[in-house]
Parts: sequence; structure tokens; C-alpha cells
Amino acid sequence: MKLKLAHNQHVIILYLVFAFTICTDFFMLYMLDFVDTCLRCRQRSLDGTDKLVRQWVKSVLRWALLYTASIFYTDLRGSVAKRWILTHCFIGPMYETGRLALFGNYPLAKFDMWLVGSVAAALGCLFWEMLFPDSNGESNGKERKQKARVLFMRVIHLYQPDYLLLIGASVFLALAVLCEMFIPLYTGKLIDILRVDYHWEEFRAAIIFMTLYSFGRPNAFFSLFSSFSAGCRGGLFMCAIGSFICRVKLQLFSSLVKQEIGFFETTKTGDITSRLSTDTTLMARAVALNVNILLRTLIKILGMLYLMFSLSWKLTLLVLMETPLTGLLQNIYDTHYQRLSKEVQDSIARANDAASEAVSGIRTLKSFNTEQSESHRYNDRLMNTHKLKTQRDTVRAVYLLLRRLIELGVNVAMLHYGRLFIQYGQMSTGNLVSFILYQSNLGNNIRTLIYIFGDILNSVGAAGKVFEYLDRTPEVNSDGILQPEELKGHVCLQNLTFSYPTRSDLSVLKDFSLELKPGQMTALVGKSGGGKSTCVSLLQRFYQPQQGQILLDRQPLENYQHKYLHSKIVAVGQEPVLFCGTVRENIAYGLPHCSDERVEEAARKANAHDFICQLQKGYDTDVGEQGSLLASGQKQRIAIARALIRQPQVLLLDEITSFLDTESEQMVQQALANCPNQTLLVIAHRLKTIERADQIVLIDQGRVLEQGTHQELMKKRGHYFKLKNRLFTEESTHSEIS
Ligand SMILES: Nc1ncnc2c1ncn2[C@@H]1O[C@H](COP(=O)(O)OP(=O)(O)OP(=O)(O)O)[C@@H](O)[C@H]1O
Repeated sequence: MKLKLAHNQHVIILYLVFAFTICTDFFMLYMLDFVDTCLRCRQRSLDGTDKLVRQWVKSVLRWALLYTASIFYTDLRGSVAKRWILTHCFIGPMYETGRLALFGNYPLAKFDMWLVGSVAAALGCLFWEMLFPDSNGESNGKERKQKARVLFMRVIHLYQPDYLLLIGASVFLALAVLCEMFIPLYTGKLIDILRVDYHWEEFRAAIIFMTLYSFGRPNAFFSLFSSFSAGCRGGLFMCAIGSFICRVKLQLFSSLVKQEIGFFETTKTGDITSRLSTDTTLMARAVALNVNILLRTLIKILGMLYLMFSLSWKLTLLVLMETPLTGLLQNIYDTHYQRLSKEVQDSIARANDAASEAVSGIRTLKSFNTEQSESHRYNDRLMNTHKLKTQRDTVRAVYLLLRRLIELGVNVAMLHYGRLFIQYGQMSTGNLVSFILYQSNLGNNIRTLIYIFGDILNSVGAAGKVFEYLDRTPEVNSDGILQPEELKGHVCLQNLTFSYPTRSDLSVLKDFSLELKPGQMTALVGKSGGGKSTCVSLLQRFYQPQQGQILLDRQPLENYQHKYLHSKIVAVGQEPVLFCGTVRENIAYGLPHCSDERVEEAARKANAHDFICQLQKGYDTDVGEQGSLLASGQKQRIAIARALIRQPQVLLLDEITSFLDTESEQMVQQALANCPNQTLLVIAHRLKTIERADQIVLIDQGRVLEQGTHQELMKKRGHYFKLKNRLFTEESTHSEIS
């Protein structure tokens, strides 16, 4: 009860303060005017510019006083109050400046100006508050809008380099709208003049000519100037949007490539590409296009309402009855349409995923003869999209029908009453024509305003998704700074426990420890799925182990600078990926100033030089998308050259020999033997390679089962011994040890 009373008192005080502020402002307006008149008496005459300067000075004074007053009362400190005070004080002189610049010296009456300013400012602030509320929302809707507001401001901030273009576009926008607004008014006037019953014969032609000339001219001027301004506005906005999209796409791409591998495993490729393509464009629209339309529509609506009220306030009130009905309808429609649109988008993404999966795995698809089933899968997804699209379009059709019916009803009522007003002499035919022209425009503009209302929230939603990726901090950080000049390459994996982000229930490594000594070769062997490749991934810092740490020269891997680390620890994978480009570009990948000699030397070491020379354009031969124009063994050798050219201290070879013939493998082994200080970790399936290793580590289910040299392990007659015997018999099939 007490609380309620306190709340009521608080509201009453707020109203009182508001009323007091309005009265003070009104009083100030006339006081300043009085001072102005006294000054004018002394100075005698004033031209238009002088008046304008005085008006601006008065506005600054009013703003300063109101702003200071607002500081003393805490409830007025919010930014809504500040926005209202700012708009309220400056909308008058701004309007006057624009009007003077365009149409010369026909000032509005002082009170009219104050009223127009106050109402426009209040409407503007109300609209802003409705769209993006300032208050701390308790409900979900309010929170969503609050979030949208923050996102919207962030998008505006991102537009910073294009502010000049946007300001220029807004100026042209205001000019175009002002000009457009006067066209119906002059059309009505023209009709009125043409309708007058002249009892003349001889002056007929001259009068018609004069009428057309005098009233047709402003119309022609307005339409020409409006079209010109609209053209300039469109061009500038498009320019700003274009450069914004490029900038955001680049920022997003840079942020994406910094993410850890786990992120790409848990996020669908379709999602990432649609963030990059669709959402960045939607986000750009959020500000430039929507705000452009929003501003244009707001200015138009206010201007048209003013002119319509002056033509017939009764008809205006009648026409305005359409707004709440349309608003309600639009609200219901938006909810359903947005839900269905989202479902359609998801469904399209799923269909695209199916298609891209099939295309990228076309060889597997063909070899397993699954063309038919893949087509069915794609068809199912397409049909689902089609069904959702039909639902969405039906909702739209019903909405359009209802909207047209409301429109029709209001139009019939307006024409009926308009005819009555002309009969009673309350309106001229020309006025009714002007009114009808404004009304049809007003309806469109109100609908646009309501639509934009939803679209801004939508586009801001897309911005939210983009910012989500832009702000994401990679779980595997890369802010280490260590870059020692000398690195021995001593690696220690200490008590690692690890599971992949996509399969957190499965521990791939369990309390796993391993030491790789400088200049030594370690071979990892064991059953498939034991965790060998996982060790290589962890050494490259693709993932972060949940427990334990990896030390390089007694320093945790994360302490090393990202680029440095990846130049010192280099891996060649089971299925190396080449990029579209020449052989040379692929070998020198990531080394922009690498000499041709170094490229060739690396290729020779990897036993790739000979086959490269036999290619049509040698080192300048294009390897095709993902190296598709080369054989697997050739791709493998280029990948080895790409690793060797960096002269890494720690080299990780994950089953590189699977695609190499014995001769190539021997050459590569020879090349590797020429780097005596290099730490080498190989996962291999050929006994010859394994036998030569300084230590062999047998891994099973994420644990080290046995460790030692070939001789030691053979003497032990344990797991390795059994595996080796099997290897001897199954060497050609490469099945068990891999
Ligand atoms: N990206 C991944 N996401 C989830 N689980 C994975 C991933 N990569 C591997 N695994 C799982 O981790 C376990 C160890 O895989 P890993 O590739 O390290 O084994 P491996 O010993 O190298 O096998 P192979 O010799 O066949 O390559 C397996 O059970 C595998 O299914």
C-alpha cells in the first residue's frame, strides 16, 4: 500500500515537473522574444539571416536552461528527456533554416512554431522509445528491443568511415521529401483554378496559359528538384552501404579465421557462409536503407499531416482511423511472417548443406552408388522449404487482402464525406483532390513506417548474429609473446586429458604423457582410433586439452607467439589440403617473399622436383581446386615441400607415407635425416620407418601402452611384439598399425 502511494506521488511529481518545464519553456520563449523585440527597436531593421541567427541563439539559451534544470531532477536525467529537450529546442530553427533556404521568407507564427516543434519532438522521441526503449525492460519484448538498440548503435558506429556520405545522403533526402510534399497541394490549386466558371471567350486562352504557367511552374520545379535530390541520395546511400559491407565482411572473415578448430566443427559451414553473405548485407541495410526510409517517411508523414489538417481536419481524423487497424494487423502478420521466414531460411540452409556435402564428396558418392539416395535427401529438404514458403506466402496473401479491405473502407468513407463537404461549401474540389493525393500517400507512408519498424528489428537481429562471431574470443588463445632466437625443439606432453568439443563424453587422451627429444625421431603406433592424430592436433594447438599441458623447451605452447610457433612446429597431414593456385604458390604458402631457389630446394628434398618439372608449366602449373588436378602422392609431396621450406624445429608427419611409393618415401626419409637437430614425430605404418625411430610409442585408447626402441620392445615380447608380427604378415594391407 505504502509502495503504491509512493509510486503515485512519484508520478504526480513527475507530471508537475513536466508541466513546470513546459511552462518555463513557454515563458522563456516569450521573454527571449521580448528582449529580442527591445533590441530590434534599437537596431530598427533586421533581414532574414539576422532573424535566423537570433532564433538559433534563443534555442541554444533555451536548451542550456532546460538541460541544466533536468540535471537537478534525477528522473529527467535519462537520455529520453535529453533527447526530447534537444529536439524540442532545435527543431524550430532547423525547420526555419531549411524553409528559408528553399522557399524564402514566410515565417510560421511564433506559437505555431513552438507547437509544431513540441509535437514533432515528442512524436520523434516516442517513436524512438517505442522502437528502442531506454528503460531497463523487465519483459522479454523490452529486453529484446533494448538489445536491438545496443546493436543498432553498434552498427551506426561501424558506419563511422562513411558518415560524410550518410550526412550528404540525408541532406538530399530531406530536400527530396520537402519538394515531393508540395506537389499534391499545387495540383489541387491548379484544378481549382481550372474549374472556375469563366464567362469569357476572348481572354480564355491567355488566362489558361497564365494559370498553367504560374501554378504549373512550382510543381515542375518541385518534381524536378525532388527527382534530382532523390537520385543523389540513392547514389550516396548505395556507396556508403557498399563500402560498409566490404569492411564488415573483411572484419568478420578475419575474426572467423582466428577461431579454434573446435568452432568450425561445432558450427555448420552453411551458417558461417550465410553470416558472411546474407547477414552482413542485412546489417548494412539496418542503418543506411532503413534509416533512410524511416527518416523520409517520418518527415513526409509529419508534413503531410500538417497540410492535410490545414485542408480539412475532419477528413484527416477520419483517414487516421485506418492507422490503428493497420498497425494491429501488421503486428499479427509480422509475428507469423518472421517465424515462418526464419524457418524458411533454416530450411534453405539445410538444403544447401545437403547439396554442398554431395558435391564435395562426389567421389565417395559415386563409388558407393548413392546418387539416388542423395537426390532423395536433397529433394526432401527442397520439399520442406517449398512447404514452408507456401505457408509463408499464404500468410502474406491473407494479410494483403485484409489490408486492402481496410484501405477500401476508409477510401469509400473519405470520398463520401468529401463529396458532402464540397456540397456544404466546406471544401473546394481542388482541396479534395489535394487531400486525396495526400491521403493515398499517407497510407503508404504509414504502412512503410510500420514495416520499417519490423524490418529494423529484423536487420538488427542479423547484425546480432554477425557481432556474435565478431566478438567471439577463440577458446584457444593466440596472444603468447615468446619468440626465442634459439629453439631446441624439446617437447613434453604432460598428463594430458582431452576430449573433442563435439564429443565431450569421450575421453580421447587419458592422463597421457610423452617426451620428444631434440634430434630424435619418435614413432607413434597403435590401433586405429587410439589417439595418434589427436596428439598431432594438440601439438599444433588446434584444441586446448582439458587437463595437463604441452611444453616446448620447458615453456607452455600458449606462451609462444602464434606465427613463431607455427613456423617452428609444422605438420604434414594424412590428406594434405592444397589451395587453388600454382605449385610454387602452394609450396611457398604463407611465405610471401620466398625465393624460387628455396622453393626448388624444398621440392627436391620432398622428391617432388622431378614430377613438377614434367608438368606442363612446371612450378607455374595450376593445381586446381584443393589440388584436384594432381595425384594423391603428388599432392602429398608438395605438402611435404611446403613443410620443409619452413625448416621447422619440430616436424610432425601424420601417415604421410600412405600415398607415397617406396622410392619417394626413401627420398623423403633421406631428406629428413639431413636435418640432424630436428625433432621428428611420425605416425607410420611401414615397419622400415618405425624400426629406424629412436623411440617407439605404442598407444591404445588414449594411453601409452609401451615405449622404447624397436629392439627393446621386441625383447619385451609384449603388445608391440604381437603387433609387429601381424604387421609383417599384413604389411601390404596397412590395416592394423596405422
Ligand atoms: N574432430 C573430431 N571430433 C570428434 N571426435 C574425433 C575427432 N577426430 C577424432 N575423433 C575421435 O577421437 C578418437 C581418436 O582419433 P584419432 O584420429 O586421434 O585416432 P588415430 O589413432 O590417429 O586413428 P587413425 O590411425 O585411424 O587416424 C577416435 O575415437 C575418433 O573417432
